[in-house]
Amino acid sequence: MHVVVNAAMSVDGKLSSRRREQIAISGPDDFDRVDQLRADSDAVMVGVGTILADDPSLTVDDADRRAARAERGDPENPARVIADSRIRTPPDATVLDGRAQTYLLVSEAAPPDFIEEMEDAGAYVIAAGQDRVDLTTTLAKLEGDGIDQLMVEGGGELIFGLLEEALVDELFVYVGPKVIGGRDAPTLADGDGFIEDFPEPELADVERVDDGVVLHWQF
Ligand SMILES: NC(=O)C1=CN([C@@H]2O[C@H](COP(=O)(O)OP(=O)(O)OC[C@H]3O[C@@H](n4cnc5c(N)ncnc54)[C@H](O)[C@@H]3O)[C@@H](O)[C@H]2O)C=CC1
Ligand SMILES: Nc1nc(O)c(N)c(N[C@@H]2O[C@H](COP(=O)(O)O)[C@@H](O)[C@H]2O)n1
Repeated sequence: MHVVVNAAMSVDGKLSSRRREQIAISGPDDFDRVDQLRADSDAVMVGVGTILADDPSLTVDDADRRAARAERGDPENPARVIADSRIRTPPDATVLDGRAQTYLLVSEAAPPDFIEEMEDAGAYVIAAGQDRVDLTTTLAKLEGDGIDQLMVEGGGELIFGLLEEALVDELFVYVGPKVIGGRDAPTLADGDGFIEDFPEPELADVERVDDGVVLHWQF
């Protein structure tokens, strides 16, 4: 599986404010670039923190891109993948609206009634890991289901979890013209943080987009 992380951050490295509400950091050209990345992916993944904060659709906006996917025999939209260790996905989340297949990755501590509720809401549930989703195992299961190209949109907890397990192949970061600040505002990689063996990606490209810049890193 090839894993591509994409996120937009402020000048000071924040994905959102301390209120964890969705903030438009990208401009129109960057949102279009993100839409193309989605269209090129078999699945788009976020953590449940992003579901609760943003209630995203994770679908492809552009009708021509959806048509091109259908023409090559793919579903119009990539599948959606939610990592949810502590069982917080609301059954009325937009990702459960039936517009694309939705996988819910949970830990083995997920109660059977929650799994049943999510399956009734249309999700395909994969459980691995004691108290926290085992990302290596669950991504391998997704690959077994035909997901070769996985795009991850955030947030910072999930991105750190993937980096910790050395699962990231490429990282696109849009740095937009805003300063957000705040010690409790989410950053690109949160979690416990590294204290040694820091991942050191190579800079593959830098492109000016809207009033900011896209950094392309390879691991
Ligand atoms: N600017 C941008 O490009 C984006 C911004 N955001 C922002 O990020 C914030 C949400 O981010 P976070 O609170 O960090 O939540 P998150 O979206 O990273 O989700 C964290 C959750 O993922 C689940 N998870 C399961 N297994 C995990 C593992 N092994 N490692 C890590 N997490 C695992 C856990 O239940 C954990 O609580 C919101 O404010 C949202 O607006 C989110 C996506 C993109
Ligand atoms: N690329 C990007 N730029 C920003 O400025 C953002 N705020 C985000 N946020 C993420 O975009 C997704 C929105 O999804 P839908 O358009 O509702 O499908 C979601 O993952 C946000 O957290 N991204």
